[in-house]
Amino acid sequence: MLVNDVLIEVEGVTKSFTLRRRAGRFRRTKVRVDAVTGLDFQVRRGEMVGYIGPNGAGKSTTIKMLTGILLPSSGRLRVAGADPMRERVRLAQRMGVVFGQRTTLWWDLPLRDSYELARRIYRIPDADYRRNLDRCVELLELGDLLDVPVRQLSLGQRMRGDIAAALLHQPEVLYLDEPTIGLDVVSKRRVREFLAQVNAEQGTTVLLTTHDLTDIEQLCSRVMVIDHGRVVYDGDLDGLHDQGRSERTLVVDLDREVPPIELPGTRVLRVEGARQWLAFPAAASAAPLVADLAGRYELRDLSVREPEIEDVIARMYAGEEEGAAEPVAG
Ligand SMILES: Nc1ncnc2c1ncn2[C@@H]1O[C@H](COP(=O)(O)OP(=O)(O)OP(=O)(O)O)[C@@H](O)[C@H]1O
Repeated sequence: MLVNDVLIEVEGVTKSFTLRRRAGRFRRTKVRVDAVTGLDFQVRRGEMVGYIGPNGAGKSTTIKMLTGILLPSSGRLRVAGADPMRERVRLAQRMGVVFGQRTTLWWDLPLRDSYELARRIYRIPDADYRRNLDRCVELLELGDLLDVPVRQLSLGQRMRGDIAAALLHQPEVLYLDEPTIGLDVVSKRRVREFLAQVNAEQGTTVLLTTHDLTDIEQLCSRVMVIDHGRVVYDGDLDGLHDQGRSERTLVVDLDREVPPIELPGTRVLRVEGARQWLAFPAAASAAPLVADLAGRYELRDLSVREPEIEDVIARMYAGEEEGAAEPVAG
């Protein structure tokens, strides 16, 4: 790997918060929360990396440190060779951030005004601004929304508006914290397709935190799992599924009730009237199973559900413990 190929470097980073808790009527005690306990990773230019973990694992804290909002307690962070806290203004030009739970748009103003403000803050040259805005408007279907006050937008529309706002200055790196949270299926698809296109065409590096494994499956060739403030897995999604022996679920709606379906490579989890839930190894392809089912039954509907991130991680640990208990050969 070329040295200058690395865009994000995180070495031995920790972050603790001190909270004051009531202890009795008048007394307060200090409690230390270790949000990040020793993070080490690198992200290369142009990579699209999923950053997942259970609630409270330290994902948002990592993004806040990478964007210069929070100072690490110890360790070393570099983005494009710069310290995010010390060189915050310079780095702001090179990065975009979307916090799915919060908007950076002006609530009472039309979307267009927030973009105009971004143009001035980032001093985006006119031609670049027009080109980038046109592109976002087209791909994110924002045309009819530009003159609507942000407070009147649906969650999906607002999120698309936020993503566009983060990209108008054409950042090299984009941090996305739960960009598909609460969105309907259509909005999720639109957001994912757009992000994939931005990454492919402009080589934008993306660090994506999400609770939705479909985001990872469709966008990221690499996934890092963080738990209790440290990276516990770094590899591809199939590897994670393998390690966790996780399962996806086929939800099958038939035209009538039938006995539990016997299909090699699957096991029936539940039967409810004409609907059946079949688990199969997450790393396996659903296509042959669907073809087999379609050949044998009259299907009304069919969908594939990804496992919950929490389950995958729990199984990953269970797998490790089993592995550790196995006798060592030789
Ligand atoms: N400002 C803060 N003050 C005190 N504790 C904090 C603060 N921010 C985060 N924490 C704590 O640090 C830990 C990690 O939080 P963080 O928000 O980074 O997790 P997360 O992985 O993003 O979780 P979630 O998926 O729920 O958003 C949690 O225990 C959280 O309560």
